[in-house]
Amino acid sequence: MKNALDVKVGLTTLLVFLRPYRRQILFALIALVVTAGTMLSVGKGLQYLIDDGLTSGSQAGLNKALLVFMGLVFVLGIGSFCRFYLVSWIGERVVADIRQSVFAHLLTLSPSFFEDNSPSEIQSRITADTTLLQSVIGSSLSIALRNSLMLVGGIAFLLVMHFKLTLILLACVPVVVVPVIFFGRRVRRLSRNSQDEIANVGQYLSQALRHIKVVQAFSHEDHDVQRFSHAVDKAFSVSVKRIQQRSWLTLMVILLSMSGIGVMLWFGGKSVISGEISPGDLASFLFYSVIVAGAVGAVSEVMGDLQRASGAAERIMELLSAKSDIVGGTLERFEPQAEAENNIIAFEQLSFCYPTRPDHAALNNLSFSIKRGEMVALVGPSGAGKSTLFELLLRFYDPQQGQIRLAGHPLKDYSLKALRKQFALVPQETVLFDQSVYENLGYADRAASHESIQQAAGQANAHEFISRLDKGYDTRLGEDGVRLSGGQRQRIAIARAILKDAPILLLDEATSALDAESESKVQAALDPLMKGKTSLVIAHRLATVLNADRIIVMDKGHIIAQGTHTQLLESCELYKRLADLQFNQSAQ
Ligand SMILES: Nc1ncnc2c1ncn2[C@@H]1O[C@H](COP(=O)(O)OP(=O)(O)OP(=O)(O)O)[C@@H](O)[C@H]1O
Repeated sequence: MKNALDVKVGLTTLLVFLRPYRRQILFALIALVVTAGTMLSVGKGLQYLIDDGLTSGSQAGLNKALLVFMGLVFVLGIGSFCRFYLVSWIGERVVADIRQSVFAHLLTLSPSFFEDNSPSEIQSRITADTTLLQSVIGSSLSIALRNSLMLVGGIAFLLVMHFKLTLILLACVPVVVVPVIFFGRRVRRLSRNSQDEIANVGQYLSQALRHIKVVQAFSHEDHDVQRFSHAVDKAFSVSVKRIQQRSWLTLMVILLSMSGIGVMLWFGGKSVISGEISPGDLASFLFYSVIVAGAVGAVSEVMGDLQRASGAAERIMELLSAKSDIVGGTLERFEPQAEAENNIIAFEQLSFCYPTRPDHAALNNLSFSIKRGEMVALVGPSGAGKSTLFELLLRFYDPQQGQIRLAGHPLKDYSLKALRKQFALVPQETVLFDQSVYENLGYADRAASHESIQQAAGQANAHEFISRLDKGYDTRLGEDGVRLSGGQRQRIAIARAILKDAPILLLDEATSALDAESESKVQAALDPLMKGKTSLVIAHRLATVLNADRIIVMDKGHIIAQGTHTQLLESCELYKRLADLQFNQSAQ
């Protein structure tokens, strides 16, 4: 029952994607029917060739028979060409469409979706499942249809030709086909296993090579070589099993099919000798028998594929129908309400737990507001909930209680694009893409010219080191930006934020990876940038936020104090402790 349901769901998904290509599908079906029909006529042509050409001894008959035969072959060739081209085209096109829509849809889902569903699993789903669908739409489906047609047509021809022989044949078919299917399935299962093993080997290899420095620093080479050999040997032994089954399969196919043909020849030969049928009849009978047996084999082989593909389609459907729990509103413009002129951001009795940790409050009944143009620093021990505030501002998550207002409107009223346009974020971990520096900086503003990108880099004190790279701004930064130091990466992130030119800056430990000299330069660049803008700065190092308009001290999701540095030294024990630790340490 479940299978029937799965197949239905899977096929419905496929139909949605197939619908735009109705015309191509129609032509493919025509080509399919024509080729199946022609293939079936070839048997009749064969009978004609033997009886009218060969056994009757007539040269003219032979010529005519050959002409008919060649005509059929020609139609078969052209039909097969069209069928193959169209069916494969549809397979590739539909899978390309599926990949595009799944990717586009995934990018709209909230981060919490990816906490419940691991990105690497989703990635393998998209690649493996779509590849499976491609092979099914682009071949298995057409094999199933063509062979079903040939099966029905072949049996019909056989029954008309010789009822008794057909019954013998139909009794023989399972004897030949069942063992072949049995071994065929085993071979397929084992080749899947062996692919998995090879994937494991590949994963192992790429991990070791990616982290070569760690491997060598810990002198781990011998151990890794041993583990790799183990993985390779495992892949080998799975392959050997597959080869064994494949060899058995070949033996079975030859033994059983040839014996089957032998039995048919014996019965058929008896009928020819008794004059019951002509030699041409026997030849075409054999031809149809082979077609029927082949069709049974082909259909049963691809049935497994179809079922697997339906599972794959269902999983893709699941991804496509996943709903984001973060839905944007309709407000497209950032319009400060008159009464909210001064409070650009207001956190109102905010309580929040991350979806993966529903029992742990990252923020607890927290309220404060920020004035336009104000620089507010957030300080507090690790895990206090500082970065969480940024995540809520950007609506990666929604609070369970309370709300945040931006220029007087609840965040939920803004469209997600309009909302996120108001913030320029410098995250704790700078994410770089394996693209040029231009592309990495331009991430903040796709329309930015090279000049404005360079200008932003200059302001972030990054121009100098970028110019010294092999190809300057055209240098690719490598996967994860491995070619840059921590401080350099951070300056790229700051340049990005400068380029975005949003009214509110969110700096999460923006200068933490910089040496004292770079830090003062970046700070010098940040200061004029922050002028006239509202900024919310998370800092572990208090020295960087001494000039903030207000410092908010957080601990365990609460605000425990706020004020200026001097006020807090007086009023807040935790702040005083943090300050003592840092300033005394730096004084030493
Ligand atoms: N994605 C997440 N899923 C579950 N829990 C999280 C997640 N991110 C953070 N937390 C938890 O929420 C709490 C607040 O974390 P947050 O990152 O906001 O702290 P923080 O004050 O910014 O700390 P740090 O200064 O170390 O960055 C911590 O207890 C943390 O373990």
